[in-house]
Amino acid sequence: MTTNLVPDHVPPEMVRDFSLFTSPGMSPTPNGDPHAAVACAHDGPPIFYSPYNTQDGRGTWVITRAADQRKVLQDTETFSSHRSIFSSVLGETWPTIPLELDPPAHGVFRSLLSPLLSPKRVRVLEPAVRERAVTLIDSIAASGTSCDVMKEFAFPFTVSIFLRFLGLPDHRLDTFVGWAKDLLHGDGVKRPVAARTIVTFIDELATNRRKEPVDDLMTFIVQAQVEGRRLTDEEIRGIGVLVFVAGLDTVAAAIGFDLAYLARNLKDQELLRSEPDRIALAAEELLRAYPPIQLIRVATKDIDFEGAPIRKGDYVSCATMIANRDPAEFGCPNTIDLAREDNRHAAFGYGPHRCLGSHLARREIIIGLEEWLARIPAFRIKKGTAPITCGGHVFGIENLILDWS
Ligand code: HEM
Repeated sequence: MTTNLVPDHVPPEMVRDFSLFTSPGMSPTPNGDPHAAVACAHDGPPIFYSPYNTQDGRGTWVITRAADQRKVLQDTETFSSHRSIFSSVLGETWPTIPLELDPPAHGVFRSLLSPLLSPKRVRVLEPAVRERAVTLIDSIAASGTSCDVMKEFAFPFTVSIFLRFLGLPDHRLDTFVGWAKDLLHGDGVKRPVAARTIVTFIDELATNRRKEPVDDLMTFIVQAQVEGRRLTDEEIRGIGVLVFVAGLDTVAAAIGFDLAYLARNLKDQELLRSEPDRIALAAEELLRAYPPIQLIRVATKDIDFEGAPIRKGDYVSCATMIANRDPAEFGCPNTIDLAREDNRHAAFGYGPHRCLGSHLARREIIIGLEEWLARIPAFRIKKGTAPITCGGHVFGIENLILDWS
């Protein structure tokens, strides 16, 4: 059991030795399966208290049932999103936008941004997404019969789509991949340095676009108006940073876990290769099985929630990886069935903050799988190597060396 202090109002019988950061299988683990490991949350009570369950080492209530999570995520008056996860790395408190705003401000910014990520807009972006996937995979196929998917495909792919979205050329790709890696996986020294570099970059880009507008996201943001006024520098930064962080690790992790699954399940791999029409449905099941994010809310008032005495200021965790293994929601939740229908999974969250990038994310994942399966013959995990997985705030896969010799 961790030694973190449990608040006095938490009944000792509601405390469980469970953490997305420190439970078995959560630290970097060769051939790990952190999603299967956290499914054990369903062996106990539906709500419990974990004394250590955030990046900065705080305790949270853990809501295990999908239906209860939906109640929390819908009730933004009682459960706030204001947390400053990114800026706190820099010792600051500005929110990423719209993620860390509550209504009514949240709705104002969400309405501003949602047309940029609408299905229609994603259809316009799609040829560029596919071209990027094809270029990367063709180059991998031409250079041998093995590669590290995370390094050579998943990260460059997602970062280059972010660049395209911001209207930046691909020649800065390696620099951005480096920043992203340091930010997401760096130590206590590298993370703040990367965070500061990204903030400075976003601030400078905003200044440039104000001076010389072009047809891209940042120009749109600096010219936009909310409630009859221009956005402040802090709001522009909050949006720019979120778009960078939101679509990066999440899509890369999804592609990594999906290809790792297919490398270990050759029948499913062959089925999707020979019948690519199945990929869209399969991608939903893989999003259910391998969702990357834990959502955290902060209680704004005391409330007794389904038997849990939640007090003002308590953190409440709605982990999508736990909701997606809820036996009350999914038949045989620990079985991966690529033909599963009616898949109401929680990977993109729920309620007012439901992922704005879900259309883009889905298309990136599906296009990534389609082009990979069309260009790379039967692949497995390379002998003598082991993908390293990790739990935490965003579940991830550090390396995935595939072989098709
Ligand atoms: C597989 C990939 C992805 C997953 C699993 C994912 C998941 C999520 C989840 C669970 C939330 C809700 C967070 C909360 O309620 O606290 C969210 C919010 C958000 N996501 Fe994604 N996301 C993905 C990719 C993307 C991409 C590619 C973008 C866009 C470039 C994006 C943009 C956003 C934005 C802007 C929000 C904030 C929405 C709001 O607060 O109203 N996401 N995402």
